[in-house]
Amino acid sequence: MKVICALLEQHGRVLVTQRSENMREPLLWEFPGGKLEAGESEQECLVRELREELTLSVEPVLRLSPVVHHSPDRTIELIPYICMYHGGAIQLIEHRAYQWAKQDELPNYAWCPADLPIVQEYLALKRG
Ligand SMILES: Nc1nc2c([nH]c(=O)n2[C@H]2C[C@H](O)[C@@H](COP(=O)(O)OP(=O)(O)OP(=O)(O)O)O2)c(=O)[nH]1
Repeated sequence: MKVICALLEQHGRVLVTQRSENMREPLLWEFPGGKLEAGESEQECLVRELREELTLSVEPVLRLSPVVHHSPDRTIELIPYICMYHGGAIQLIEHRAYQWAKQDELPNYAWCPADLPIVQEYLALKRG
């Protein structure tokens, strides 16, 4: 299963979202996004998911390295894109909370395990 997620940048910060109590991986933090559906591109998936989950308009600009993560019941391939903000105000449709995180704060969140390599790659890229 492929999951596409957004590292949405604005004013030097990155949007991070907390999963709800009733979701899989409850209360852990993630980059917003969701499952790739049949017939759509990765970029189309991201644009759709951020509109559906947060009522935001975004533009994917740079694909980072996919992460393959195995858990007992399934394997996901998590594919990150750095995205630019294109409009809208955040409404939490599915998530419990959101924060605009500074880069230095990113290591401090309780992340979904699959996201940890993405946080590291992003920080390495930005500190480059
Ligand atoms: N959107 C997103 N999902 C992530 C991340 N890291 C991570 O392990 N995931 C997992 C959690 C979800 O099981 C799955 C994304 O699916 P989803 O958000 O569209 O759907 P869902 O909660 O209904 O998932 P599910 O219970 O049907 O598996 O990928 C991340 O950074 N962003």
